[in-house]
Amino acid sequence: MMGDNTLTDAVHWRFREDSNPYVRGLKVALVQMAVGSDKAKNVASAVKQIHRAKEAGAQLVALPECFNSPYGTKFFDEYAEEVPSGATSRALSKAAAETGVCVVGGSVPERFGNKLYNTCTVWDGSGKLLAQHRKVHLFDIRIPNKMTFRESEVLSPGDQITTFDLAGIKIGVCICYDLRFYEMLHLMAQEGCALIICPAAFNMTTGPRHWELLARSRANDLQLWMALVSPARDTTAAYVAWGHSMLVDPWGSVVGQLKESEGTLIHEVDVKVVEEVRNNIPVRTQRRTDLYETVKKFKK
Ligand SMILES: O=C(O)CCC(=O)C(=O)O
Repeated sequence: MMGDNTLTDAVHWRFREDSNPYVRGLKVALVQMAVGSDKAKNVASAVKQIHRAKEAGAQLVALPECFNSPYGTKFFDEYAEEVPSGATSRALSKAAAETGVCVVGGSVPERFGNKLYNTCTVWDGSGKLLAQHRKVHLFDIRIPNKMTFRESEVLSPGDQITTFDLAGIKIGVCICYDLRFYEMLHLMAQEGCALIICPAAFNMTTGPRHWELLARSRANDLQLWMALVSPARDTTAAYVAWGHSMLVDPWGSVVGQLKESEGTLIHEVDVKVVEEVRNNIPVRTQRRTDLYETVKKFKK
């Protein structure tokens, strides 16, 4: 029974069985949808998938990064909307209220004053905005002859770390390149997150090299569930997404993974496994911060 457990790290880990209707788990749906240039069509497709996931029993539905717009700096201004008054926000709120599921709305280009952000909105089952994450680490890379991208040419970075509570389960949100920044996700784990959801769109250069590696590394290091949600691959698009949406458990094992085409991965996230792994391998209480925090202790 959950109440009588052997938590080693109760300060950081606050799973509350009394307030949790899911008891052990949460059925999540990761929607790997095709994204094209027609915004209304993209949003309608996302809404349809939310309803289908609900019919399949999902309690939380997550969409990919940039699901209402093609991914690319030249598109963001044209597709941007205000949150929560824009048409995409309103459609997600309505879908969440109609289905009663929590919707993690991938990301959309958000207009705020004269700035643009890459933003994930999270809606509870009554359609209320639960959280809003603006991508903190902008995707600026240059791999000669392979992949150059500079989000910072048009986007501004967010300055908040985002977590939300769903029926006693704390969930973190990061967007794509954010995943590479261990420190931010580490803070989410310290805050008590059992699951981190990452709407993302890796590409054909970094996808095969780092997608699974990063998902499994974060899950293993932080001992929590990692859910990565990509758009489906479209080889005719200016930016070709890797796909392979996946769910990784706190052991670092991939428990479900899509290929590159459209599909939805539905799987139970058993929060008890977080506690089990943290009790079995208690690295969280064994860290030698006394040593790490003093650079002077390096041997010459
Ligand atoms: O980190 C990567 O390799 C891909 C990141 C990305 O595509 C993004 O941040 O949108």
